[in-house]
Amino acid sequence: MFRRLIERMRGLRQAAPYLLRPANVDADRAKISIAQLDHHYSNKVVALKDVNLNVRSGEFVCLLGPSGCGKSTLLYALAGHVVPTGGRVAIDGKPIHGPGPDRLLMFQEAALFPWLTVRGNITFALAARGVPRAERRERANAFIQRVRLEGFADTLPHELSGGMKMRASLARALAVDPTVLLMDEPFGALDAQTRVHMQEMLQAIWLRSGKTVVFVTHDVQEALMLGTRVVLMAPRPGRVVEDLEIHLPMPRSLEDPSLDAMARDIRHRLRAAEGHAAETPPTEPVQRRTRTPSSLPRASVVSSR
Ligand SMILES: Nc1ncnc2c1ncn2[C@@H]1O[C@H](COP(=O)(O)OP(=O)(O)OP(=O)(O)O)[C@@H](O)[C@H]1O
Repeated sequence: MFRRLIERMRGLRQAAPYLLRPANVDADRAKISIAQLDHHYSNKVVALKDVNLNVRSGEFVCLLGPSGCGKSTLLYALAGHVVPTGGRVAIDGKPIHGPGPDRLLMFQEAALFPWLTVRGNITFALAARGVPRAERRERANAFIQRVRLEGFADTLPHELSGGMKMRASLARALAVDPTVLLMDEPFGALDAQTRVHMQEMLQAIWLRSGKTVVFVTHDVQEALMLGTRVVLMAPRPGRVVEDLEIHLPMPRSLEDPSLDAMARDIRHRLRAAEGHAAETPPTEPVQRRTRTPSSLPRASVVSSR
């Protein structure tokens, strides 16, 4: 009896159902609306099947799932770099027909121009977006400060650490001011400690900026640390299996025990979606891996002009 009570309490902690609730966003009010999206690659792989997803303005949505479940394909369809074989993707009600200045895609590689300083990389991107020369330097400085790279504005990329390069890349992305930021495992190549710093910084910046962010990750903790929502995906065919709102106050901390409980719950749901539902929720961490998108330009910030 006593043992059963303990097991039940443990189960409740693991499920943390009150912190994860199904999302329900009306397409009419969505910043991003994705309806009945399908994508088949030429090799007949069904990367996406009947994906429906609505994202409100200012949300931070994490796409989470195992390798091959179509996370990147979905992100690239939003960026306009993949033309889906079926369905609709719209931003502010307007269908996407290709890349546009309202969206910006970031990858795992910082992809700074090596011959330009941190500030030079940012002012170059601003010039490409048509920002008047007189404004560029000031705007670059403001974002350099926001990512705490003061003192490195005149430094070349090869003199920066991996985390600093990513901060410079983030400053460049924010400086051009897209309304939607699309991030494909941007911190996947960083060491664990730098990764946590980057997550904390991104969260602080996002809380101030109110940008709409769609963020791809394999890492359950990362999704729960950053997201207002987590969209669980499964492969073969790539599809959305659950769309959950995360009801945890921000700023969040990885030390928060509720985050651990939610992570166990999410891993269990992902396994169940793949048809490997275990008796007890799994506890092993999701493996990281280095990503190099081969089918896309090797740039961290792809200007969508
Ligand atoms: N250019 C391509 N041509 C053919 N098949 C592709 C192409 N890009 C992706 N695929 C296939 O489509 C499926 C979805 O790939 P996608 O990269 O979107 O998944 P993912 O969830 O982002 O995976 P990962 O986390 O490993 O990057 C996979 O089976 C993949 O092999």
